[in-house]
Amino acid sequence: MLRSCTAALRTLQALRGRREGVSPAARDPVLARRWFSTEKVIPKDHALPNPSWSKDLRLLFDQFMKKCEDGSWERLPSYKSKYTQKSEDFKTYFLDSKLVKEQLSQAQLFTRGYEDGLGFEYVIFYNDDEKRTVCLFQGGPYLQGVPGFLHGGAIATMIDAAVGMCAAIPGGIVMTANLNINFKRPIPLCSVVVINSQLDKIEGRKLFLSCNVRSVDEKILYSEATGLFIKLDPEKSLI
Ligand SMILES: CCCCCCCCCC(=O)SCCNC(=O)CCNC(=O)[C@H](O)C(C)(C)COP(=O)(O)OP(=O)(O)OC[C@H]1O[C@@H](n2cnc3c(N)ncnc32)[C@H](O)[C@@H]1OP(=O)(O)O
Repeated sequence: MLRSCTAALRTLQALRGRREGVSPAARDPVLARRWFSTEKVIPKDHALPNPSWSKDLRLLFDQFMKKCEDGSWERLPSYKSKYTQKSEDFKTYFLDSKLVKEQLSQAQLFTRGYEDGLGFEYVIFYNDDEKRTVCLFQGGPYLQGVPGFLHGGAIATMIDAAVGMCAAIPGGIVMTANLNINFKRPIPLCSVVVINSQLDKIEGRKLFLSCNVRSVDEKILYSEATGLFIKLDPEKSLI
């Protein structure tokens, strides 16, 4: 509490300095160190348990972490915003540099935009031999559609992200060209579901994938989907 108050006060002072025409960093040595430091800030990996995770989600997470021990499965880390080589390549090839500077500094991953437990809580595991992913997903109260159940758009978002990762690992920089979802049963809010994605075939730049969303005990099939992802062509601009 004290730390967050101190941080808020520091930001306020820095902003006041900006209004008075003095650089905030010049007025605040702590800010200056943070802004100009060459030290790497370690971004938070959100694909790890936090107190909002239910018992079901933790149990499944532990089971998959066990499967990772022999190297057949891999947990994929997940960040709100992170400059990876892939995102650098994306900007270099496909975006106008002015747009990058002005608009992307605030950008963050849509599925990581909520406080812990309120939105998308998930972790994705990847099996390279089988070219498939398993996403463990707990949809929080801010994702409500029909009362008590997840919004279809939230389900589609999570399917897109899970299937997208299954395509992006072998495919590189890909975008969703087509996503076809059958919603078969409503998903209760705050429950845990398992999203299984499979790479079925690659034809040139096209990656074809399929997906199903099931309950933890596998008895309920909530949704089925197919997706077409296209590996982007560096010769073509997106805008
Ligand atoms: C960091 C990793 C993160 C991974 C997670 C990401 C998850 C989230 C992913 C997304 O949500 S992406 C956002 C939603 N998608 C978009 O906004 C994409 C909008 N569409 C486009 O920008 C272009 O249509 C696209 C880049 C997908 C393809 O344009 P291209 O000019 O590169 O491809 P082109 O039109 O030449 O088509 C290439 C092939 O794909 C086929 N194709 C393209 N779109 C298709 C389509 N919609 N349906 C069927 N086939 C399609 C096309 O016929 C052709 O087939 P052939 O090679 O056999 O001739």
